[in-house]
Amino acid sequence: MATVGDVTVQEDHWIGGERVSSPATFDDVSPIDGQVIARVARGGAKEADEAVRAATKAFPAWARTSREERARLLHAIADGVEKRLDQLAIVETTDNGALLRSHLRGVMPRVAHNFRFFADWLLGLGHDDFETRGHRNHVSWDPAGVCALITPWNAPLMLATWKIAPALAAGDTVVLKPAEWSPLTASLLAEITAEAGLPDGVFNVVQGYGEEVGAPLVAHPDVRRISFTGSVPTARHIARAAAANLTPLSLELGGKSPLIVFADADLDLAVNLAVEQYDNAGQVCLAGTRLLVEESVAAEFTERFVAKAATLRQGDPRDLATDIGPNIHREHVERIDGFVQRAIAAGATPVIGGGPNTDLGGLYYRPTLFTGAAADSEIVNEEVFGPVLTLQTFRTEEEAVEMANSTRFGLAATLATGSRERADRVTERLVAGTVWVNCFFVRDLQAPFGGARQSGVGREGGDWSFDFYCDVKNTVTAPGGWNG
Ligand SMILES: NC(=O)C1=CN([C@@H]2O[C@H](COP(=O)(O)OP(=O)(O)OC[C@H]3O[C@@H](n4cnc5c(N)ncnc54)[C@H](O)[C@@H]3O)[C@@H](O)[C@H]2O)C=CC1
Ligand SMILES: O=C(O)/C=C/C=C(\O)C(=O)O
Repeated sequence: MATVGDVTVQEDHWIGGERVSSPATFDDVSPIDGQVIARVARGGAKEADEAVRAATKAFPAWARTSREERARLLHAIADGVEKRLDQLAIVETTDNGALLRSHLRGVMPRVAHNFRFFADWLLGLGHDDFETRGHRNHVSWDPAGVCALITPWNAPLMLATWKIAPALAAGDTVVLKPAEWSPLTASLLAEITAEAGLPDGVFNVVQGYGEEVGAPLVAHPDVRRISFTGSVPTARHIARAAAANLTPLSLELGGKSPLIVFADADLDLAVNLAVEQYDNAGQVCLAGTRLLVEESVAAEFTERFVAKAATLRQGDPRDLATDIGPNIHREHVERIDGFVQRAIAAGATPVIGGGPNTDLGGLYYRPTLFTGAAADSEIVNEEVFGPVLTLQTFRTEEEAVEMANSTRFGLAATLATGSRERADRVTERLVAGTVWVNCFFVRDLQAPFGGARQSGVGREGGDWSFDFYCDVKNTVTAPGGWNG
């Protein structure tokens, strides 16, 4: 048992409604000060199998539970999240270093909303009925079975509940494997589900390293769905495991999204949108990390951007006045710095930043903006997942679209323009799962969320989630032939 702030967090797995330990543990380190905050059970194939068995056992009864009862339980979980919002917020901040301010005001309320949204969506889920030559077609959404959910560290509970809530609403049972760098709120959620009255085995959590417990989980033959958010290399491992059993999978991966600023844009708005890309210390898959700015306004834009970025306060994420906290882990900071130093060596210029903020300790990376990076350079094409942006210029709309679509990713794109016609023309040609015009990060769970190209496979949100987590069935009934 660990104590984080004044919150008690269980470090064991949660399997079949019970705490289960493992012979080994791993150290969970806070990025705020490098202190070990928990010694977490380190699962492997045995724990993955136990959790899938527990979820398999719980499935038939949960699948038969009425929609109304499932929705009621999801709302009860949301109530529990809201009741423990402060605890969840401080534990998440201590564990992954993201801002307490954001967790209190935005992220944890969204966690509760995720459960409420999918509970209500379930109740509104139609039964599609239509006729074919007098025969009745009836489309229904049947629960699929056990879902293996593998989640990342950048928004641990928020991203996990995008998967957990629709899976439970659909009548599936769940085994969650949270990221080893930030596992603690998953453990708190397990308690909340039990307090809400969720039957044993419907929701399970196994902890540990991806290769040790995640890999056997996704390879398990009794898993009926795999949903993963994380990196492209891990997605390849998971897709290979899924292929062996032909398990349907949903992949939400990284991005290298463009933020395109046309000369006709409101430049103050464009600068604000650009500086927002440093949110969560740049650890957001949707971040528009490539600033593509029309040449005629590039100097003015850069000047205003630098002035605005200078106002950002970097420091302890528990301080509500902080704008940028630490990055998740020493290894990750080294990875970010590797990208930055290679970019400098390749001839790019850091207009701001360019290294760790040594005044604060090694895990705080200075917000960085590069100019002069070559179009085919690593820094322009690979996801850094840190507070590192590049600025490139373009002369024509055609060139802007070509640059925007030039990477192997296609998660999101943001446009700043004063012309509605231009917005329509450009949007139509962008390869991206989400396009924001003169705004950023406006999100609605009923909208499809996901990426094109190597940014993902499938979509989450609204009906897309139910289509994924259900076996959609069509029943065709002849008009006659009844006895009596
Ligand atoms: N939301 C996003 O799009 C995210 C993107 N990333 C990208 O990935 C990079 C590296 O971050 P990592 O933490 O290493 O991401 P990762 O993809 O390795 O980890 C994500 C999850 O996958 C699990 N995992 C790892 N190997 C596995 C395997 N063989 N089978 C099953 N599960 C496995 C991990 O334990 C974790 O829970 C980041 O720098 C960023 O570029 C990382 C996290 C989130
Ligand atoms: O908050 C959202 O709506 C989306 C968040 C997605 C990420 O932060 C991610 O996967 O990196």
